[in-house]
Amino acid sequence: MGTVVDVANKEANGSAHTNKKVTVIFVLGGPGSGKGTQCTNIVEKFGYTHLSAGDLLRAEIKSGSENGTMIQNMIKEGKIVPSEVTIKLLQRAIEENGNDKFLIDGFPRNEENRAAFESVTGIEPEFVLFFDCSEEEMERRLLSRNQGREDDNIETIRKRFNVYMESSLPVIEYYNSKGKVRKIDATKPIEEVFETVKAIFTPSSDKVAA
Ligand SMILES: Nc1ncnc2c1ncn2[C@@H]1O[C@H](COP(=O)(O)OP(=O)(O)O)[C@@H](O)[C@H]1O
Ligand SMILES: Nc1ccn([C@@H]2O[C@H](COP(=O)(O)OP(=O)(O)O)[C@@H](O)[C@H]2O)c(=O)n1
Ligand SMILES: [Mg+2]
Repeated sequence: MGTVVDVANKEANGSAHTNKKVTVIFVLGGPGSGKGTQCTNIVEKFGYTHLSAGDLLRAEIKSGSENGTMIQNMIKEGKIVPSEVTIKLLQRAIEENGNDKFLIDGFPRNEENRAAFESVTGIEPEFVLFFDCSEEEMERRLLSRNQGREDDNIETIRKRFNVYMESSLPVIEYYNSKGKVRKIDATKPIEEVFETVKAIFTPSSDKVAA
């Protein structure tokens, strides 16, 4: 499985391309639903490379990029950064990595993200992991995350929840209508959520009969 894509080769003449066959899984769910936490577990157990759109954007701010101030302002307001910026970061990360299977965490977050990624990269996700969690629980987790993030305050959290409901849920609905969503009850403790995740990643032929 996987999608064969023309990944632009960074050679000087810019014309060479490599056909890199990649498998991509989108990891979606509201802010604080546990996407990053479970991605770390999946990386360890199944050998994927974890690409968090939010982490890539935060690294771009730190690097002093010309887009840094714009990205910082949008994150502070809980808004979604134009897909052009985020896709460039994701594409670069995929190209630079020797691995051929990726968890893309927190992307696509709106219809623009989704459509642009598909047309620019030609990549279709294998499936979409959807961490379904109550807003009450997500709020509790974000307020005690303690990673020093500028957007983990109650005012920005409320804005992020609104953006999630209005812009991100429709993307999950879109993939659901294509039969690609694997929905997980993410309100449970970390270990229990990972049990469900593992069952999704383990081919049925490898599963031991109960
Ligand atoms: N199943 C869970 N139960 C309780 N706390 C969790 C769970 N999953 C993650 N957390 C905690 O909640 C916070 C948000 O998790 P994180 O993985 O960063 O979520 P996301 O990337 O979806 O925003 C972190 O502090 C994390 O340790
Ligand atoms: N595809 C994306 C992902 C994140 N972001 C921005 O980055 C912020 C943090 O995203 P994140 O995925 O790290 O947040 P969590 O869901 O992990 O809490 C979002 O609220 C957006 O402002 C974006 O603009 N576009
Ligand atoms: Mg995260």
